[in-house]
Amino acid sequence: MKIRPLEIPEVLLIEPQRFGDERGWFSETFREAALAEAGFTRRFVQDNHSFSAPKGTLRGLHFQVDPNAQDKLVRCTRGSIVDVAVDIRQGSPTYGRHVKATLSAENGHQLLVPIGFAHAFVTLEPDCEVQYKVTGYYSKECDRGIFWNDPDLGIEWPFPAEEMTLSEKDKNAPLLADSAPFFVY
Ligand SMILES: Cc1cn([C@H]2C[C@H](O)[C@@H](COP(=O)(O)OP(=O)(O)O[C@H]3O[C@@H](C)C(=O)[C@@H](O)[C@H]3O)O2)c(=O)[nH]c1=O
Repeated sequence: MKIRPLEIPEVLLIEPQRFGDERGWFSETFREAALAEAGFTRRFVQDNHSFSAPKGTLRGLHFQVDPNAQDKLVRCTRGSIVDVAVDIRQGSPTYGRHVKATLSAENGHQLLVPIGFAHAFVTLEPDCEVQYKVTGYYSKECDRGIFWNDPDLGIEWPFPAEEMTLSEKDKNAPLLADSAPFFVY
């Protein structure tokens, strides 16, 4: 399992090893000790699984605030996605910046999106499944969003807005600049 920090070093890209043979392959998809060695020691308490039918489904930008803030360990188990993590920690040297990774059933890569980051993904093909572990329980009261196409964030999405499918909640999310600070660095 290869784990490396991305341009915003708190976000980790995990590349699990696959052992192939004539049957197919085997892979460890979560190894606590490997993450601990990379500096991540919080405990995952919930596993999530979503299915998105249309290509260009965008879910995000989402996060939960305390007391139910969440780290997320994200992977795509069917199809492929672009996964995005935005630093929203007030005072962080990388505040407002983001990193991206292509996660697919084929490459098996995972993204560790830590507390203090907003998370979104867009599906690159029809019928994508995304599975992720989180370190805090879901809480409707703690659930927050930032507008996916906030111009201050400058995220380049793979499709134009009219080709994306979003929830009503996500279409109407506030801009980062209009939101009170959620996390302090
Ligand atoms: C996220 C979540 C939702 N739900 C419920 C609430 C709602 O009725 C339904 C759909 O919720 P949402 O529209 O918020 O689902 P979705 O837009 O897929 O939300 C997810 O997006 C990605 C990008 C993330 O990072 C996740 O943390 C989560 O926010 O599922 C739970 O019961 N538990 C959960 O953990």
